[in-house]
Amino acid sequence: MSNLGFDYSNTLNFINLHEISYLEKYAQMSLDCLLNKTGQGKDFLGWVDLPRNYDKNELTHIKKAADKINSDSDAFVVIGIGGSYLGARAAIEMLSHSFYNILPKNKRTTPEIYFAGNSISSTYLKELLELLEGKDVSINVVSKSGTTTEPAIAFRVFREFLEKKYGKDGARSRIYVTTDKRKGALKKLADEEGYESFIIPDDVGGRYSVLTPVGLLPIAVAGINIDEIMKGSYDASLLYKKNRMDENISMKYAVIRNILYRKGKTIEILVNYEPRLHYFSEWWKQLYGESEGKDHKGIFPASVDFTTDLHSMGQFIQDGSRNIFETVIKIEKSIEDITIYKDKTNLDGLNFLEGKTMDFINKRALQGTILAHNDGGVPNLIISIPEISAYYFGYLVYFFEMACGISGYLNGVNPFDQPGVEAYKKNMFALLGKAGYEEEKQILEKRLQK
Ligand SMILES: O=P(O)(O)OC[C@H]1O[C@H](O)[C@H](O)[C@@H](O)[C@@H]1O
Repeated sequence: MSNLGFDYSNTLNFINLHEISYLEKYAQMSLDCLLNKTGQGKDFLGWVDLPRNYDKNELTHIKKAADKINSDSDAFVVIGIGGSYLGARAAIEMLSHSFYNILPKNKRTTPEIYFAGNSISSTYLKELLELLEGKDVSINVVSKSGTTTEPAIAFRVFREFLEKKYGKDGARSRIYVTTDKRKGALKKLADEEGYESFIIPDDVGGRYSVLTPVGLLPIAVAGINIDEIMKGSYDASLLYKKNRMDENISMKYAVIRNILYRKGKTIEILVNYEPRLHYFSEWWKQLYGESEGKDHKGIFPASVDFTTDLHSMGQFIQDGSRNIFETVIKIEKSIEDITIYKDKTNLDGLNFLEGKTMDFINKRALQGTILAHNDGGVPNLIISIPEISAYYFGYLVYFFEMACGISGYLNGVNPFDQPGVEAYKKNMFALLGKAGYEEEKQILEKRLQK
């Protein structure tokens, strides 16, 4: 199968070819640290070999659970936040019908899928519960640490909802837990209540966990072929362990974005031209943001959906502060297409598009935008996949994960920790009066009174 394309020609008016080759040996060292587990964060490199070494029994377990959920549920709620939800959502939105949840029954054989526990909005949760009235529901609570507040709150609410509806035993058969093998409040709860559980490997951090049960169970429930996803990631893993930059585009992508960063391009915008890629960008933002943004450095990862956002953010990208570069995900062939017909009156003036397909027009928009943004001082990278499929989802995931690890090492950070995330949690717990935070509470309350 043909694989990913990488076109960096629209960066060459900003960087020199020798800059790329100067960084090759540092990128090779970074790759080596990932493959041989010798760099910072080396205890969280389980994702590197995952496509080759994943637990086959766990995959069978996932498929079995997905079959059961399909047979007894109208709706499936995935409770998780950050890396415990974005990968699943990215895959489901990218690979399913755009209107999946509201398709009529004869067009969809799998349950409606909703996400909860990714905010602390009571309105969102209340309205979701309202929507689920009268439906048969199963839930999957996902948390590696098993202690994250947002999903823990949502799980408490959903447990009550299910237990009221089905009784304690009935609810038990509809609750699926994905968490750590040993530790965390969720693990304890799952063991005590006897919930069906899936394990997140110790050495795979949240944002690198989409190819574990974290992502794979919800994705399988949506009817997506998870073997194909693993196959795509497997093929990518063979390619992106290659040590030469001319054979390894994930290494090249990492190098070029680092060169651009060092020239003041501190914001990378991931661009798509298909609405179903919106959550893929959200997944990518967590991957890169949490991996690279530390020690007061890093590229800020942003995203836009084009052409939608050309009508809102386009002005800034074309003409605002010149600290941006774009990485465009191009889909060579769209899933569906529509041909523009000739209209006798031509009142809308669109007859010049007669006989052209919408995908063709979309591609022209892509090309025109890249050139315009380039003229405006925005370097552009293009990553292309032949089509949207489970295989290429797995492929892209691995491509970006590998590039992220290399890129983090190139910039001298540990791409596998996220110490900065704790600051808000500490403050929130203190303000809520959690035991052990008494002193912080006093300090913060005083600051709030000012
Ligand atoms: O899976 P969990 O332990 O609940 O974590 C969910 C998310 O929350 C955190 O605060 C981390 O910053 C993320 O990296 C993580 O993906």
